[in-house]
Amino acid sequence: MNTIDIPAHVKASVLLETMPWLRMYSGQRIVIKYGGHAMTSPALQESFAEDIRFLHQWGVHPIVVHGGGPQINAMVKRLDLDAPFTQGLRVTTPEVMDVVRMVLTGSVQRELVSLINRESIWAVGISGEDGGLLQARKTMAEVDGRKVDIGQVGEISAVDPSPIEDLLAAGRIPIISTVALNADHTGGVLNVNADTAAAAVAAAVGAKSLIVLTDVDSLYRDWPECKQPIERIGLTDARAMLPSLDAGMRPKLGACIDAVAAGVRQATIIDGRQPHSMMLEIFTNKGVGTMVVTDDRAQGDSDE
Ligand SMILES: Nc1ncnc2c1ncn2[C@@H]1O[C@H](COP(=O)(O)OP(=O)(O)O)[C@@H](O)[C@H]1O
Ligand SMILES: CC(=O)N[C@@H](CCC(=O)OP(=O)(O)O)C(=O)O
Repeated sequence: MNTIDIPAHVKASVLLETMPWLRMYSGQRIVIKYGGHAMTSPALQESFAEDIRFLHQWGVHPIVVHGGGPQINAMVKRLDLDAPFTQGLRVTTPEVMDVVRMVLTGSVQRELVSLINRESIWAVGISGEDGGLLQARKTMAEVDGRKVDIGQVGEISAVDPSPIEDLLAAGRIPIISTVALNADHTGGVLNVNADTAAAAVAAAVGAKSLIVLTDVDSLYRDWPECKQPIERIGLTDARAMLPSLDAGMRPKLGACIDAVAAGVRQATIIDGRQPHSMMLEIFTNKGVGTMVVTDDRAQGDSDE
């Protein structure tokens, strides 16, 4: 870790600023969605792992739900397969499903676990398939008002949080890959959007907060001009914005809305390209990114 030569009183005030936040989050669950585009460099991955260890060390319970879209794309290309997106969802043939499973659970999850465990042994990887954690029903995409079959793609229908509870009770950090069991009990698996899965997990474990790391510094009201970043947005306003968003951001804001509507106190979209953006969001008064909250908290409230 870099130590920068800053005056002692500044260091002390930074440490003191973390106190109310540590009090607020100590003993609480925070679900962190780590998107494929936020895993762009080894240095960023290292700072992500440091933040996760820090949270755990201070008695917060981080639960990581990871994506891996770009990593799946790279493997699909290497294998000379075709897996385009329709309405933000990957068209998933049985062959592509094998690749999704191999990349998410066999590669991205393994790397995250080993990175976090480099200085500790707290992280344990599980797949949505394990212990019935994520169950999904096959879904269709809607194009021009028509339902289109996009293969083995699912929408979360149930979350059984007990595998996560077991790990938390044992002092572990769960690292979850978003491959889901098909709820039709045929033993098959479905590919689910990782943002949506993270929201369902956050709701099921009673998380205090959902943090979604991505590759943009904020949600913008005027995308792609980017002159109007949104710091905080209430559910009604967020729902009204949803249909106008591009495919990448739509599931993210949708996930934040679902999580907050299900009782998660706040859901924040932050820039995973900034080192330690997670720490800044959780432990500083200003925070970073775009926070989705219930309407009554949209103007800010006294405990933050
Ligand atoms: N209103 C908006 N504000 C910010 N970003 C937006 C907006 N609409 C669409 N986007 C796009 O959504 C992208 C994030 O989604 P995505 O690429 O799927 O990320 P990830 O891989 O992290 O899940 C941003 O990089 C940006 O290009
Ligand atoms: C159905 C569907 O589209 N699933 C995604 C799952 C991974 C994901 O969501 O990864 P990011 O968070 O990095 O985008 C996919 O196959 O790419």
